[in-house]
Amino acid sequence: MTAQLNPRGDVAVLVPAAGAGVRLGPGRPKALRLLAGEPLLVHAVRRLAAAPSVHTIVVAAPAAEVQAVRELLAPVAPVIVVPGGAERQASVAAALAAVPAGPTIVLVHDAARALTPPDLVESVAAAVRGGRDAVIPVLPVVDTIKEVGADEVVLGTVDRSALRAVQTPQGFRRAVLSAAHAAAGDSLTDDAGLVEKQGVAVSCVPGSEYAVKITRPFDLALAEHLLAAAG
Ligand SMILES: Nc1ccn([C@@H]2O[C@H](COP(=O)(O)OP(=O)(O)OP(=O)(O)O)[C@@H](O)[C@H]2O)c(=O)n1
Ligand SMILES: C[C@](O)(CO)[C@H](O)COP(=O)(O)O
Repeated sequence: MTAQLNPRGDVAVLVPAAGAGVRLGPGRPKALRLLAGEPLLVHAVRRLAAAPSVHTIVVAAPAAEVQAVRELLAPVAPVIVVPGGAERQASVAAALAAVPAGPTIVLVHDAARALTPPDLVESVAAAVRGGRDAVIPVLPVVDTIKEVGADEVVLGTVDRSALRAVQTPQGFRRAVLSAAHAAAGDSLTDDAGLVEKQGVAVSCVPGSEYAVKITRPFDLALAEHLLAAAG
């Protein structure tokens, strides 16, 4: 059944989904790879549409797959689909440009984090709604982190107590994200980095281990197990 988004919601979610998935191995673009028989993007959009604050979802799809993605998602939720770019940042910028008037909060969420629970969407949105300009979900670093030189020889051990593993959805006041993308230079690996460069405070909320980014084959196998275990 097609989910209905909230016409009184204040959140737009941008879904960068145009990546090739090179680290996942040969095959279709990553967002279209199957997990439990359905594309990763379907899993991601279904969970976004279940978050009550969401008014708009804009998906940045591989340029050659825009119509196929529109047809794929039509039974899932009423989403806007635009062509993504050569880098993740360009895909996000393309999706941002397609957000209609209304939403005052913009979340950016990787399609590759296909099992992200709606509660995390609501937690990030609530933190922005509560007055923060930019919010990122994070997990503590559980491994020892070392700096290594060009020859893989250890240069030193990093104090991991000050480090966090960053996830998505990342949330922003719409004007803050728009200004950061308008001023963007070289591509960065996340949107919070663009906002940091503008001198805007970025704060953290607890992330979710289910928001794991499906990057390598092991991650896909883990996601299959998590879905099977959830029943
Ligand atoms: N040009 C790009 C590159 C990435 N992404 C999206 O950004 C998210 C995070 O990127 P990543 O996990 O690196 O995906 P890929 O770039 O596809 O992976 P790889 O680097 O292994 O090719 C993914 O949902 C991916 O689809 C995108 O929309 N446009
Ligand atoms: C945005 C992100 O998921 C936060 O951890 C990450 O930076 C994406 O990196 P990728 O190399 O594009 O997967």
